[in-house]
This record gives sequence, structure tokens and C-alpha cells, in this order.
Amino acid sequence: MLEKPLTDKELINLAINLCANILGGADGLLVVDASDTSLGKMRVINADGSEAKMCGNGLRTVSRYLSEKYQLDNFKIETMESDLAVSKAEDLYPGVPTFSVEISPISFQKKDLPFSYKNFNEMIDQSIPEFISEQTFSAVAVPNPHLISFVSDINQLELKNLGQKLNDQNDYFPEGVNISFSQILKTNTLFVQTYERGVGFTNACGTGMSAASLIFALLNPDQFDANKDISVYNPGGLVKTHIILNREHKEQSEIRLIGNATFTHEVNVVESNLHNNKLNQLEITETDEETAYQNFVKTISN
Ligand SMILES: N[C@H](CCC[C@H](N)C(=O)O)C(=O)O
Repeated sequence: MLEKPLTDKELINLAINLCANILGGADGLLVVDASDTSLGKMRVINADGSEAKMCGNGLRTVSRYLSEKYQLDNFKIETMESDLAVSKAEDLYPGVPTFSVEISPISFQKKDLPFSYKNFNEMIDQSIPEFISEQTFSAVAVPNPHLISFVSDINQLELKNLGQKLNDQNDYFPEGVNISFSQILKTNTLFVQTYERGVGFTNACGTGMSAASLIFALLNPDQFDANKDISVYNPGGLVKTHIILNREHKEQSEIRLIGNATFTHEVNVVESNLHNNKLNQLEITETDEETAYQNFVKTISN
């Protein structure tokens, strides 16, 4: 714990510097604070310095950090909009610590994303020619904003162009949006690639894979088995999701994201250098966990 918390300005400067210049780059900075309501509080700062309401991959790693700090396997973590239930799960593979986290709250309302498109209040399996013709889109907040489109093949250039269009100054998503293209490989098996708000392409987006799983369950009853987890492949590997779908009140559906919480390096830094955004004297020690995760990735084939 820091002697003196970083100011928001210090956090933003540090996130931009860390994500651009350390360890070959990172998607964002996770901040663990004390909490009055849960075991700890997580804040998410994107690589561009913007703050997000939620980070699914981040919540799993913060869960592991707090689980090991307090020797607990089931607890809650405070996030911007709600305190979320997290639990240690069975390792996906030897040497791959795994956590299951609640992804919530869920909203399809335009005010919660926010988006504006014609007089729509929701955007579900909607043809939006202004985005990409012959493709349908669904928008959901978990609670950060996601735009999901199911495709037969992922056109990365189209995904990048749409990602840039809807995260630059635009009238559709004034606060930007994470965009995922997803393929349905077979029953309860997806591939998801995400262009993330505030970052760009990442290996995996936990909330993106969670949002895609929920929309998949909603739109594909014939390929969704509610009694089983969904396997979600991504450019970086695999996670599982579990969806409890409430068709009558879809915002009361439940999402659990289950996946690795891999600490690739330990980084020690003098606190004053965090406040001054000086990262030229870091003490970095690599762990063997990335090797274990890559060994796991070798065993999965979609
Ligand atoms: N870029 C996202 C935040 C990080 C989400 C992602 N890293 C995840 O694992 O969910 C946003 O601005 O909403």
C-alpha cells in the first residue's frame, strides 16, 4: 500500500507511461485501493489514460492479488458501479491460477452505454449500415460499453476502422465503445477479437468476451447449452464464461468470467518515482507463469 495515494493526474500520467514503455507494452493500469464495502477496490485506467468502469481480465488478477494477500478464496471486490463476487476456481492447467468473477451490472439501455442511433433505446441484432453493411450489431454495458457483431470470418481491417471511427469524435458512441467481432465455432464455443476503447487491439478483452457470450446466448438458443460453460477462444488463449440467461428480464441475466490470473513479472519501484512518473529505476523480476500459460495455450485447439 502506498504511503500517499496517487492523485488522478499522477495515475493518468503513470498509466500512459507504463503502458507505452514497460515490458513491451500493456493494455492498462489496475489500481487496488482500500474499500469500505469489500475486501478491496479496483480502478481501471486504459493505456490512453481514460478510466473505465470495469475490466474483466483485470478483475481476475486483482482477485488473485487480494486472495493471496488475505488468504481468502471467496469475497467481493468494489468496482465503480457495484461490488462483485469473485472466487478462486480450479486451475485451468498446472501453474495457471484461475479465478471466477461476476461481470455486472448489465444494461442494454442507450443511456447506460451511452449511444445514440435514430430513436433506438436498445441495439440488439440490429442492422446498422452506417457501421458496416450486411452485419448486425448488439450493444450492451457490463457496465463498460460493448458493441458485438457475429461474423463468419473476422475482418481485422474492418474491425480496426470501425473501432477507430466509434472511438474518435462521433455521434453514435460519444464516450467511445469496445468493439468485438465473434465467430460461433460450435455449441457453446466462440472466438472473439476485440478492438478496445482507449487501447486498440488486445490479445483478449474479458468484458468483451463476457458481453459476446451474453449476446450469443440471447440470439442463438439452438447453439447455447445453458447447463454448460461457454469456451471463448481469443488471440491470446481461452477463457470460460457461464451465462444464466433471463429472457424475460435480460438485464437480470448473470455472467461469470472464468480464466487465468497470471503474474508474468514482479516490478518493484520507489514510491516517489510513481508520484513523479519516473520509471527508469524499476526492479523487474520475471516469473515462470507466462511459460505455464503458454503451455496451456498449446493444449487448446479450437
Ligand atoms: N478498454 C475497456 C476497459 C478494459 C476492459 C478490458 N481490458 C477487459 O479485460 O475487460 C474500456 O474502456 O471499457
